[in-house]
Amino acid sequence: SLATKQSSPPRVLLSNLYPSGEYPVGQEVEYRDENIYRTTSEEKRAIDRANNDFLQEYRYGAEVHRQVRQWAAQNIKPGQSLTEIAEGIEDAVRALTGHQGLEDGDNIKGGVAFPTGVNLDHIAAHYSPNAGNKTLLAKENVMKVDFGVHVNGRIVDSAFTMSFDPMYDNLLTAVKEATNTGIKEAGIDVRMGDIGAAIQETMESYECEINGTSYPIKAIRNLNGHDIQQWKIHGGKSVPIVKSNDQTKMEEGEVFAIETFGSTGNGYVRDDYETSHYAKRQDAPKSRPALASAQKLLGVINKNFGTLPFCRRYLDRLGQEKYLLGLNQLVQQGYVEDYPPLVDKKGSYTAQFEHTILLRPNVKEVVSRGDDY
Ligand SMILES: O=S(=O)(c1cccs1)N(Cc1ccc(F)cc1)Cc1ncn[nH]1
Ligand SMILES: [Mn+2]
Ligand SMILES: [Mn+2]
Repeated sequence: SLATKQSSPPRVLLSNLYPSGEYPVGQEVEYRDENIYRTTSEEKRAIDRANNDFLQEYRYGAEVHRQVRQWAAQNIKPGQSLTEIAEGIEDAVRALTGHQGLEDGDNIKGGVAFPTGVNLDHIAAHYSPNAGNKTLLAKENVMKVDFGVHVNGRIVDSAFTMSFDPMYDNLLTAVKEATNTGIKEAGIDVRMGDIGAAIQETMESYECEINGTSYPIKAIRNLNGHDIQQWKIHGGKSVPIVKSNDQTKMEEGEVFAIETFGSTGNGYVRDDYETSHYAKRQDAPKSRPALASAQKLLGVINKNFGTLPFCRRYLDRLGQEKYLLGLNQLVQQGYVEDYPPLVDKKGSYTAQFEHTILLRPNVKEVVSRGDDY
């Protein structure tokens, strides 16, 4: 198309908006003192230049994320169903990446990276509506929108919190600032425990008053940021958001999702409600599942998602029916991991902000940074 700007809803392929094939660079932040030599090191800059395909794929995905989330933030209103909110985001991501995800294996080239989380109030993460869900967004809700875009398995994982009542503003500000602290502290050779301590200090320096009650804001101690590898939303490293003596270091070339969660509740989450999020396990058995329906379903999962997380709605849209028994078998037999919603206590409010950062050899790039958050 000859479009020079994005439509509403977003449908203009990004490669048409950036004919040069060069996508917007994220926020570049120089490394802190002990690593400042990296900025000018010719060897480090050469390694960085050699990674241009990786960088362009990442920046493409990040621009898709920004365009979709900015449209979503402007168009999501109380009274809409969680299903239409999630599907609106997913349809836009598929359109801008050029992958409608209906023919077998289409999502493998690019598209939705994991299920769109639309997490209300005390639900902190991993809630996406399953078929038949009638929940409507209300003006009292604090909704965390967490969605992912991938290009050739390069995953951009970023999230923001929406609310419609200014009484939640301090909660949202505390978490936005805590995530920015985590982004500032992150760097090559930095210890995870030090990042967690700094995040918690920022988070817990805030308080909020909701419906006449004042709350200290707690960092949710059993939620973490994580490293991201190609096709793998979690490579094995976790970034704590509270004080910890985890001496694990961040390393050159790694990609991290820096995400923090604040809560007016216990500051601790448990599994609850019906599961929507699943993903094939890295260590899935090599042998075929016993049940024929489980075998067939595993084939559909391999072809359409690989190791990318998916949700029940994605199986529905691929025309799969009566798959629940097979899916539960795959979970029980260790082929598929289930990720139930993570919830703090009923009546509490939680907020989240998340960015994906690239620890390039010569500079830290907050690739998903926008002028929204
Ligand atoms: O909680 S996690 O499982 C995790 C945190 C630390 C180590 S593993 N998780 C990874 C994930 C799991 C399933 C998904 F469908 C999508 C992502 C973090 C996350 N959820 C949403 N955005 N980021
Ligand atoms: Mn996320
Ligand atoms: Mn994440």
